[in-house]
Amino acid sequence: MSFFERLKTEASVEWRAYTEHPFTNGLADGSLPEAAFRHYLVQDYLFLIEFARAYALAVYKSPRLADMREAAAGLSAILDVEMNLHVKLCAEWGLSPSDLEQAPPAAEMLAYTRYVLDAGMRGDLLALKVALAPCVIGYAEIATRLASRPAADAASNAYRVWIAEYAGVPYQEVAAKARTHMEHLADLYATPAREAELIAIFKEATRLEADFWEMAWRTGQAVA
Ligand SMILES: Cc1ncc(CO)c(N)n1
Repeated sequence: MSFFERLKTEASVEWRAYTEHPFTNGLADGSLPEAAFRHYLVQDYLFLIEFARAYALAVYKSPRLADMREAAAGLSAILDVEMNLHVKLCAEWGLSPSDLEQAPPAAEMLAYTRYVLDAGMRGDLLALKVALAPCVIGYAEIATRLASRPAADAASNAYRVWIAEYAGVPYQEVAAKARTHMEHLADLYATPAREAELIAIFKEATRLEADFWEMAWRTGQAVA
């Protein structure tokens, strides 16, 4: 079993709660209340700014030049590609990038990003990549599952652009590379004695991902 498969198996309860959260099913069939999606997307913009910082930390934590290039590519994928989706979708609500940047940060967004940054700050590059894995690799898995649903790309589904972005080849390639790189780091640095620590990091980051959906999901319930 690969390192990533072992992490997922150890965190299977948390992984299911995250990847099969009702919010994701609401995206697939278009039934998610718009208020929930909007709250999510604004907080996700702030999240991505902090994640870009985590990738910058990964540049710093890189033992080798090849690791550094990998982290720099991750940083660029966020700043130059992924955030454009948020800017484009939020413009439809009349929100500018500076409105987004000035939005009040939610506790769940802060909890998750602080956790990842701290795991990376006190740990090595592998610990940081394990903390980032539920995000990068998880979204690729979620979007692939959602895209297989018939309603996912219906013209009536307001969330089809979001699904197509994460299910699309460029994002899937970023996620596949992140996974391969993490496996490589695990071969080099994951000893049996460290496995429990790495599993704990993966579990916690996965739980914080589910909390992120839950935060936005609650907004939708409050309005509905
Ligand atoms: C909360 C969250 N997790 C993962 C991703 C994928 O980059 C994202 N944009 N937001």
